[in-house]
Amino acid sequence: MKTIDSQQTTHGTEEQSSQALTYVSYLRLEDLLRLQVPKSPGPEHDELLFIVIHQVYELWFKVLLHEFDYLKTHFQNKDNPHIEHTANRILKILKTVVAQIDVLETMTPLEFNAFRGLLGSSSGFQSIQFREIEFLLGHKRSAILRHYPADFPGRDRLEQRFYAPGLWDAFLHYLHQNGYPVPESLLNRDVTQPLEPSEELQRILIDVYRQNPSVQNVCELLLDIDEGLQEWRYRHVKMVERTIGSKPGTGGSTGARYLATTLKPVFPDLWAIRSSL
Ligand code: HEM
Ligand SMILES: N[C@@H](CC(=O)c1ccccc1NC=O)C(=O)O
Repeated sequence: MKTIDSQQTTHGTEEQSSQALTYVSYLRLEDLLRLQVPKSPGPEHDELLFIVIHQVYELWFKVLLHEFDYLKTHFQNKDNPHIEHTANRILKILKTVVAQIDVLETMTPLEFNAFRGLLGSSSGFQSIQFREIEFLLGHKRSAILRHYPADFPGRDRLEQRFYAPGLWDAFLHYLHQNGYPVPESLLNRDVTQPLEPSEELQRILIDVYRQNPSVQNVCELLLDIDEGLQEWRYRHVKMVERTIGSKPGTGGSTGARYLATTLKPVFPDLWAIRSSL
């Protein structure tokens, strides 16, 4: 079976052209710049920005998943320098994707309404890669899988993510490998279940923070990642409020009201210990 990575990335080895490699051919720019196809006749001025922003997001999501998978292997190898290096890169990307919201927020409600009706029932809710990131971070919900019919493009990747251990599972094994008495029930947990806070683990983490600066640093980077995702969710819901107010979403949800319920941390234990430090 192909790995997640090889499904997503086409390797160009089959293209042994006699032409010299150029900027345009290496980056496949002719393909890339053909992919922005507005629905609005005219077309409406802001639809190009709307399409490009989302395409850029999906490209960053692809890189994030690639880096998160790398981070998991660094945890398996107990490789602190590389854990820090990759986590820092992920954090810079998260900052970048949060900052991009500023650009889309220059679109006024009327500018969006000029083509919103043409979006039908399509919605960011359907982003497979965003759900993959959520699953990788332990935010597992089998109900999400049921939103996608069996033949939905990328559903197989999402399903693989659902059944695979996530970043937190890799971290628990890393703690165990570093000599911490992580309970068997956590090491062998059913990885298809959402992460639940654990008081036993919190006691271990408190010990880490008091005694082990290098593992503490790793925990702080995981907390930064959690905070980064929450920042994106917060900025997204504010963008939604200012653009469509309290209207229902195209994806069938209550819109901003639904999104406000998603502003939760992914690694609750790392937040819970703060009051005991
Ligand atoms: C004018 C800009 C935007 C508006 C008004 C908007 C609106 C919404 C709404 C109302 C939802 C709830 C689902 C629904 O019923 O449709 C949603 C979900 C979502 N949107 Fe957007 N969105 C915007 C831009 C973006 C951008 C730039 C992205 C980047 C990929 C994005 C990604 C998502 C994702 C991932 C969800 C699912 C969130 C979850 O279920 O936790 N949205 N959006
Ligand atoms: N859900 C948005 C529409 C929207 O923003 C959207 C539509 C298609 C593809 C991506 C989108 N971005 C985020 O949801 C709305 O209700 O207006």
